[in-house]
Amino acid sequence: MAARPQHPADPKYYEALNWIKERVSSRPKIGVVCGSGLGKFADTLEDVTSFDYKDIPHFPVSTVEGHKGCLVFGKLNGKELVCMQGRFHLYEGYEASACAFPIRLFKLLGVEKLALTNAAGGLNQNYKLGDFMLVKDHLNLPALMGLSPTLGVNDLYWGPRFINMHNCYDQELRDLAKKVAAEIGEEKIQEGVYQCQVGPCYETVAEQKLAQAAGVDALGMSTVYEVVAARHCDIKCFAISMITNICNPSYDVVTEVNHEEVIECATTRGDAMVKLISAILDKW
Ligand SMILES: O=P(O)(O)O[C@H]1O[C@H](CO)[C@@H](O)[C@H]1O
Ligand code: HPA
Repeated sequence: MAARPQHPADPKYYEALNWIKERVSSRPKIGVVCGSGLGKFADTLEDVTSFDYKDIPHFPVSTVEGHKGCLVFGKLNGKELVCMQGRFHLYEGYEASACAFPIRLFKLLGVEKLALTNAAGGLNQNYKLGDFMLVKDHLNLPALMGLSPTLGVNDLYWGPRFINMHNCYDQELRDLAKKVAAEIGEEKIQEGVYQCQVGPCYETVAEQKLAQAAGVDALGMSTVYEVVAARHCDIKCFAISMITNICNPSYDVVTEVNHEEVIECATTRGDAMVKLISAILDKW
């Protein structure tokens, strides 16, 4: 196999990296991505330096409600973190590589472990509103349709051409999260499979039935691009979905799903999410 290059081929990455390095001395080993309505975690950090996405060279900008659009460097009980207060989705018009841009920047900054959160619809009919689902695996529909951050010429700086996705949501980090949830008395913990579709349509009944047949527990429009990019460059991943609405894979009852409801649930359970993720990251 060819030797690994010393730098990424695309200069965009170090232009963004150098801009950040000139402004903050922190070099965190932990990265966090906050999903829809779940950005409150970043507000609880100490010794914060925060940048608007729009000011960082080549960084995409957030266009969705509930995604503030700030890159926050801070400390949790003295531990340095870098946190995305808002993420990017294909339905905003971004390519998968743009959705994954910040993750590769995290790698350049020295991030070794990544915690991701998202808002998701509970397809598993045993799930309740406000449950937390530890993601154990994903069904990446965009990738199956040819949309991935790793398409095109492979840059060996990041990783190999072909990417192993077994255990992409790290088993040890999941086991630790279960232990921590029990310790803090958080009982609404599930573990399941997350499906990403491009969106922005919520799923039809037929699409929900297809996902159920495939063993999917929760539905969303994000996270997998970040995880693919992270695994490509050997960052360990851990993800929690908040079940912000319950899917209804039936024609008998007409269900209304909307983003306001998603944000409302994420906000209502926001403190519980902050408590859980803080307790978990404290142990990393
Ligand atoms: O996955 P996050 O970014 O949390 O947001 C979820 O909520 C939005 C739909 O309500 C979609 O963007 C979906 O992906
Ligand atoms: N489907 C897809 N994405 C979502 C949902 C959903 O029901 N809820 C929050 N994001």
